[in-house]
Amino acid sequence: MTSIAMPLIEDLAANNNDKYGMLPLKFTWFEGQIAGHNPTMVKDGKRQLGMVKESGNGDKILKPAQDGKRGEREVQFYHDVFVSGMNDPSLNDLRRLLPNFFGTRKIEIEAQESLFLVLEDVTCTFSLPASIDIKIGKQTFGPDATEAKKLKEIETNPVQGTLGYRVLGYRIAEQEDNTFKKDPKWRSEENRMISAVQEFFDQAHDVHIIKEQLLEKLGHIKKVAGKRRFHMYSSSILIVYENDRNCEQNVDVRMIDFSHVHPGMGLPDDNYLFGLNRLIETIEEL
Ligand SMILES: Nc1ncnc2c1ncn2[C@@H]1O[C@H](COP(=O)(O)OP(=O)(O)OP(=O)(O)O)[C@@H](O)[C@H]1O
Ligand SMILES: O=P(O)(O)O[C@@H]1[C@H](O)[C@H](O)[C@@H](OP(=O)(O)O)[C@H](OP(=O)(O)O)[C@H]1O
Repeated sequence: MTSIAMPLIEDLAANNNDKYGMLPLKFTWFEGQIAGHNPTMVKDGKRQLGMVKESGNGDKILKPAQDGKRGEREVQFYHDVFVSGMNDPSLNDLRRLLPNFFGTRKIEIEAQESLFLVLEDVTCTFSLPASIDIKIGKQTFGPDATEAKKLKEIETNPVQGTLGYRVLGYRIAEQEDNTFKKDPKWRSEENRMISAVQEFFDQAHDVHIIKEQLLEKLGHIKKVAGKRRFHMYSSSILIVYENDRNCEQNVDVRMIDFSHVHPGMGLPDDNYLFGLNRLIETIEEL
């Protein structure tokens, strides 16, 4: 298989002994991370945190709350769905489509308290997880975005602006190693973006079972996104299938990344639904 190694995030996985020397004992960077903030990135002079695992807590993953409004919005969203909205039956379908939320937690990192969301690790039930992160929606910024942010998003993501989705990367765990793929050309060439989805699923041992389960689960997401409750910008779908041929072939599909969620105000989330429908069309062609 041809794979384009991305030194940054591969570096993260290969150095899980934490070469950045940031994490307290018992914690490691999550090796299965595909995209998003991580300690290979420095933003505004500050080294970023990534997804973290704690020994003895394998079924959970810790996601650093992002700075400012982004982090506040994501924490608030999980809180609204899993805590204050726990008895709201209209949120039952949404709850099933998100990683379970176990509250927040502060961890001292480099003499500073950092806030984390404690989430279900969606990959932990798989023997050899194959995961893909796909950002959904033509518009990748919220209604409150600055002009500079809007321009940057539009300029850097031309394919997502028409196709309605963008593959951020995929990772396939194998017996001895794992394959990570992310290609900068996906951003600007629609055919390549569509091929990225196809090549990820073509590697499944039983693509028919995966496709059938996947379409059913994407249908559930479509139903929830049609409910007019939230509008989700720059949010992703994380899809994980089993790459161990000795295990049951199945797929899990979850909505993740809610730093740009806004109230739906009774209007359908057309931006998200457009991208989701295009993704469903791509999967139907498998
Ligand atoms: N619940 C989860 N279980 C397993 N892996 C997860 C989970 N949530 C996120 N990940 C992994 O972490 C990566 C980053 O997640 P996420 O998109 O939430 O982070 P982010 O830093 O907010 O990203 P962005 O910079 O795109 O806003 C995903 O690509 C996926 O590999
Ligand atoms: O894939 P890349 O090239 O790393 O691009 C980043 C990615 O699209 C993130 O999702 C986005 O954060 P948001 O989703 O929170 O907007 C970030 O914006 P930022 O530079 O404004 O943080 C981009 O730089």
